[in-house]
Amino acid sequence: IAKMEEKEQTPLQEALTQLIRQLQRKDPNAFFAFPVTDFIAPGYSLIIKRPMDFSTMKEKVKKEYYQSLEELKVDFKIMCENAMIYNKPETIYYKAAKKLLHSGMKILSPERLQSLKQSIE
Ligand SMILES: CC(=O)c1cc(-c2ccccc2)c2ncccn12
Repeated sequence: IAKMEEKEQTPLQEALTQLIRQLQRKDPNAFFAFPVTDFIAPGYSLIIKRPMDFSTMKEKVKKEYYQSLEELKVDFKIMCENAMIYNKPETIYYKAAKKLLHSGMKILSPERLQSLKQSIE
């Protein structure tokens, strides 16, 4: 049976994959692991114009959609902000998003991205 060929990751893809791993560790309940469905969140697709989740980010890395580390940071912020738009402040999802955003901004700080960028060049 033909073995699925693993494609080599570029240095940028490797850095992006590492960052997503670090970010996902801050989502222990996996609330952000997969797209939010209208089934678990009624009306979600009507309210949220730019849905985002970690599985979609990983897909974008694989398809080389990200041309820079900053583009990942944009998607990460959208993902957290979506949860703080759709969910009420008293919900566990809103609180998880706020906490995730805060810890994610440290992982994706300008200084950290700058030094990562230098290691990729
Ligand atoms: C991220 C988010 O808004 C979210 C994740 C979930 C979620 C719940 C259980 C398992 C996985 C994701 C959710 N459920 C109801 C309303 C909103 N959400």
